[in-house]
Amino acid sequence: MTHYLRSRHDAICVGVGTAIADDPGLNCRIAPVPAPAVADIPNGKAAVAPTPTPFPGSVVTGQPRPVVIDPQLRWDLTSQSKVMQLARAGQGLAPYIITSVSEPPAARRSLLEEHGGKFLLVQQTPDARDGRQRFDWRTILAAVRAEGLRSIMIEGGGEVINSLLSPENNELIDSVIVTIAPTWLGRGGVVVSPPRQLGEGDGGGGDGKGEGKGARPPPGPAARLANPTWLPLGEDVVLCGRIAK
Ligand SMILES: NC(=O)C1=CN([C@@H]2O[C@H](COP(=O)(O)OP(=O)(O)OC[C@H]3O[C@@H](n4cnc5c(N)ncnc54)[C@H](O)[C@@H]3O)[C@@H](O)[C@H]2O)C=CC1
Ligand SMILES: Nc1nc(O)c(N)c(N[C@@H]2O[C@H](COP(=O)(O)O)[C@@H](O)[C@H]2O)n1
Repeated sequence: MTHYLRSRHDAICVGVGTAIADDPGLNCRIAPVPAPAVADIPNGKAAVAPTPTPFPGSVVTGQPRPVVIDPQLRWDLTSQSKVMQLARAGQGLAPYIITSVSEPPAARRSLLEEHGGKFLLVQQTPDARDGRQRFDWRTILAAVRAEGLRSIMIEGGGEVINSLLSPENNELIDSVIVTIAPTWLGRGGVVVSPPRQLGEGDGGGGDGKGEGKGARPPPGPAARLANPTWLPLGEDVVLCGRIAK
C-alpha cells in the first residue's frame, strides 16, 4: 500500500525526526501503476506529470520527490544517506528540504544540488496554539506547488501528522489513509493524537479545568472520517476516508 501510494503522488513528505530516526529511502519500489482514466475520476481534470530532476545520467520514472521538513537543518544528510544512494542509482530522487535556515552549509547545498535536490527556504511563523515558531502548512504546500509538484503524500512521523491533522488544516487534506497493524509500540512510542477542535464558550467548567471567563474553551466535537473504507491486507487493515465536515 505504501509503495502504491508513493507511485501515485508527485511528492512524499516526512519530518526531520523520521529522517534522523530511520534514514529512509523515500522511493517507490514497485513498477509505476497507471493512473485511472480521467473519465473515471469524479470531476477529473487532465493530469500532466511534472518532469523530475534525477541524478545526472540516471533514468528515473514514476518516483516521488522526497520532501523533508527540517526547519533548523538537524538532518546530517551525507552522500551515504539512503535517499542519496538511491538517487545515484537511479532508483529515487534526491530530497527537497524545507528549511528556515537562509544560508545552509555550502557543502551540503552542493551535495544536494549535485543529486538533483535543493533547499526550499520557508519562513516560520508563531503557532496560534503555543506561540512556537512553525511552518504553516499552507506555506509548505505553496512552496511545494511552486516546484511543479501537484500532489503530496504526508507519511509521518508523529509530529508532522499531529500538526497537519490540527483542525485549522482540515480543509487542506484530501484523504486520510491509516494502516492498522496488530502491534503496539508501548509507552514512549510515536503518538498520533492531533489537537482537538475547541468548542464554544469560555470554559467555565466545561472541560473540568475552567476558571470562568477567559479560560480555555471546552473541547468541541471529536474528529471523524466520513464514508470510511476498511480494506483487510494480510495481517493489517487499511482505513481510508475523508475528514468529516
Ligand atoms: N508508521 C509509520 O507509518 C511512520 C512512522 N514514522 C516514525 O515516526 C518517528 C518520527 O516521528 P517524530 O519524532 O514525531 O518526528 P517527525 O518525523 O514528525 O519530525 C518532527 C520534526 O519535524 C519538524 N516539523 C514538523 N512539523 C513542522 C511544522 N509545522 N513546522 C516546522 N517544523 C515542523 C520539526 O523539526 C519536528 O521536530 C520515527 O520513529 C519514524 O519511524 C515515520 C513515518 C511513518
Ligand atoms: N512500516 C511503514 N508502513 C507505512 O505504511 C509507512 N508509511 C511507513 N513509513 C515510513 O517510511 C519510512 C521508510 O521509508 P523507506 O521504506 O526507507 O523508503 C520510514 O520512515 C517509515 O517510518 N512505514
